[in-house]
Amino acid sequence: MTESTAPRRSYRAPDPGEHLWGASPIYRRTVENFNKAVEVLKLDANVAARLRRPERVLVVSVPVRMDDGHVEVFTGYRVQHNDSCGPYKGGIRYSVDVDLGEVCSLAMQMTWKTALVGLPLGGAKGGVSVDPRMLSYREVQDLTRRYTSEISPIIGPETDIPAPDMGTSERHMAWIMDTYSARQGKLSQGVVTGKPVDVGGSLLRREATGKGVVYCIDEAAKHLGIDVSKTTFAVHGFGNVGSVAALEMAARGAKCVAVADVGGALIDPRGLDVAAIVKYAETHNGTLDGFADGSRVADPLQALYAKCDVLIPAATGNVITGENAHKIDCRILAEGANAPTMVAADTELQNRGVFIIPDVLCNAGGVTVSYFEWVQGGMHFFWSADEIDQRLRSILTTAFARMLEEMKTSGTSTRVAALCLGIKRVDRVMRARGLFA
Ligand SMILES: NC(=O)C1=CN([C@@H]2O[C@H](COP(=O)(O)OP(=O)(O)OC[C@H]3O[C@@H](n4cnc5c(N)ncnc54)[C@H](OP(=O)(O)O)[C@@H]3O)[C@@H](O)[C@H]2O)C=CC1
Ligand SMILES: O=C(O)CCC(=O)C(=O)O
Repeated sequence: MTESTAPRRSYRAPDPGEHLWGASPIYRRTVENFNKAVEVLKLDANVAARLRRPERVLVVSVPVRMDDGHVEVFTGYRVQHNDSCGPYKGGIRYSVDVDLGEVCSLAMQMTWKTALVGLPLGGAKGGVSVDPRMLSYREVQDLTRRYTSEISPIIGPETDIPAPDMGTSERHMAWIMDTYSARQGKLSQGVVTGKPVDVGGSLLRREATGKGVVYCIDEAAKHLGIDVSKTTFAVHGFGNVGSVAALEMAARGAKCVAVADVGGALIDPRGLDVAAIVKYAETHNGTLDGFADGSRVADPLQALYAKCDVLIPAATGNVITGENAHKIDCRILAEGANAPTMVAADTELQNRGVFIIPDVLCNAGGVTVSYFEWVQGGMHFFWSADEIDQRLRSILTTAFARMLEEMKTSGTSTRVAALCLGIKRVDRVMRARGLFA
C-alpha cells in the first residue's frame, strides 16, 4: 500500500465535548457571548479555542438511602473551567434543572467573574440534579456528604473551593467542610467558603451577593443621574440574593412593587413591606405563599413584567427571553441571578436603552466575600463587618468604573465590556505563564 501524501483532513475525531456539554443550548449561549468579546478583543484564536472548553469535568453518581428505605441515585457535577489566575472557585447548585451544559456554562462565567474583579482565583461550578425541597433534612445531608466524597479527589483549599449557590446555603457548606476534613484526617476549613461564621465563615458572606447587587445599582444610578431613593424596584427570586437586595433597596428608600419566589409573584404598585415579607419567608420555610399584602399571582414571571425603575432577577437563569423581552419595563436591569437574560433579549433590551448590569459584575459580591473568607481563614484573623463591607464596595465600584471605561474604548455593551475585562486578564496571565507564547 502506498502512503498517501494528501494532508489529513482532521487531527482528531469529532469533539467529544459536542456530545457532552457543547450541544447544550445554555452552553452555546454562554459561548455566543464569549465569542462577541473574542471579536472585540481580537483574541488569539488558539487562546479562544482553549477558553471555550472547561479544563476538567467530573460527573458523579450520588446514591442516597431515602427515608422510605429505597436508594435513589442522583447525578452530580463539578466542572473546572480555568485556574490560570488561582484555584478554581464557584458555587454548588441543587436544582432539577442542573445538567452538564448548565454547570459548564456557569463554570466559564465564574472564570470571567473572578478575573473581572481582580481576585486571585479561577472559575468552577458544581451541582446536583435534585429538587432539594422534596428531600428531608437527613436525606439532603446524606446527599451533600456523599456528593462531597465523590468530588473530593478534585477539590481542596489550594485547588478548588466550592461555595453556596441556588438551593444550597451555609449549612451545606458546613457539611462539605466536615466530610472533606474527615476524609483528610484533619480540619480543612479552607475547602469551602460561605460557611457559618461559627465554623470559620466570614461576616457578611451571606449578605454579600445581595449587597453587591445594590452597590452596582448605586453606581448605575449615579451614571444615569437617577436618585435610588426615588426608584421603584421588582425582584424575581426571594432567596439569599433577592431578599438581601430587596432589603438594601428598601433601606435606601426605594419602593418595592413586586417580588416572586417559585410559587408565584406578589405585586403591589403602591409598595410592598420588604421587611415583613422577609420575616414571613423566614418563618414559613422560605415560601411567600399566604403572605397577606399585595395581590398574589401564580406565575412568578409576572414580577419581571412589573413596571419599575430597577428590575432584579435573582432566581434561575434564562428567564428573560426573546419572547418576553417586550414585557420588561425597567430602566436598570441588575442581574443578581446568573445568566437570567438570553442573547436575543439582551439585544432587544439594549436597543431600548435599558442599562444592563451584567451578572459577572452584578453578582460578584458573593465570590468577593468568599475570597475574603478564604484569606481570613488562612490568616486565622477575622475582619470586622465594616472592613469587609468597605473592601467589597471598593472592589465592585472599581470594577464598575472599569466596565464603563471599556465600554467607551471598545464601543460595546456593558455585558461584552465586562466579559472583555475578565477575558483580557486571563489571556494576560496565560501568556505570562508561557502558554500560547
Ligand atoms: N448565593 C450566592 O452567593 C450567589 C448566587 N448567585 C445567583 O443568584 C441566583 C439566586 O441564588 P440564591 O439566592 O443563592 O438562591 P436561593 O436558593 O437562596 O433562592 C432562590 C430563590 O429563587 C426562587 N426560585 C427558584 N426557581 C424559581 C423560578 N422558576 N421562578 C421564580 N423564583 C424561583 C426560590 O423560590 P423558593 O424558595 O420558593 O424555591 C428562591 O426564592 C442564582 O442564579 C445564583 O446562581 C450568584 C452569585 C452568588
Ligand atoms: O462564592 C463563591 O465562591 C461563588 C459564588 C457563585 O457561585 C457565583 O458567583 O455564581
